[in-house]
Amino acid sequence: MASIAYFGPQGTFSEQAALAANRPDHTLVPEATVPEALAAVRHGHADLACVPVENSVEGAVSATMDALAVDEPLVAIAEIVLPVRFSLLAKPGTELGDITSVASHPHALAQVQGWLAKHLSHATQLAATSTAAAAVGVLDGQCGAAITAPVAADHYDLEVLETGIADVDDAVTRFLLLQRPGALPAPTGSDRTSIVAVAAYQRTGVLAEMLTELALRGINLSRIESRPMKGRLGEYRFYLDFDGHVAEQRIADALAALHRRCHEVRFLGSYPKADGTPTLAGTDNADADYAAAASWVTKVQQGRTG
Ligand SMILES: O=C(O)C(=O)Cc1ccccc1
Repeated sequence: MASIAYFGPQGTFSEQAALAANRPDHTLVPEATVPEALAAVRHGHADLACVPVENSVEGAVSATMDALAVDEPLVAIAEIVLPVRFSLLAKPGTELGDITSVASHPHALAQVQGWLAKHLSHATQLAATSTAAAAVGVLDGQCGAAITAPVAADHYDLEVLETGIADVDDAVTRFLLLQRPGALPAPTGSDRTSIVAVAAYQRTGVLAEMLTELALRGINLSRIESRPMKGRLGEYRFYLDFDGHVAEQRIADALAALHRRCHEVRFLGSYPKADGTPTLAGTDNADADYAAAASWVTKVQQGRTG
């Protein structure tokens, strides 16, 4: 049976996202880390991977960003945006005052700092590989409490001491469903394209050049991130998300231009946007405009300009 490797163990937000991806024909397989979930797909042990990519409070999930830029390419076929609500879990019978350490994924800890300062200021904060791994840590006696997705309480023999403890009530996390390169999802009119680009080192204005290639074609940039290349300082990868599908001419054209200008461009997929908002394409950038312009150039080249 086809499978989805998710950032586990059971009870993570990533598992919730994999369930929300609504692929009942796929079994869900937990992996301990984001790189391991991606490796399962790269090595053919799973068909899809579901991993977090960004959070509206804490920003990029760097483990995912870094792992997508190296090794065998993977492409996103869907994005899932989930509201993130946090619960505090501990062994049955624990009182808030008994807790001397609290563990979670760093993104979760960062989003409950206000609540912790008010209610558990004396507790040591410990980073766990995932929210559900922190719950396992409580069962194993490594920490007194865990901050998890509410659903983790269904998987582990722990008690919910508090719930709804996030500092920002309507925070959301965006997840990607990734596969090995293959057939792309069909364009829907509400699509996003993701790439990673590496520009020439210390070339003046190179980022402005890259963004201009998008702007001139009426392409709406929805996200830009940079991550260090890990070697010399000042060398970065740029992650760009923009409206549109590579099957559309203005997107294909922009990708070709970026490929000319950059050392390396990695395509991370064209997939439907979770919010379903129609692609903004500006004026004069529809496929029909490109086709009309290309046929005029062909005529010019053939000496048929009249
Ligand atoms: O640890 C998890 O449950 C994850 O899936 C990563 C994560 C952590 C915090 C907020 C959203 C996703």
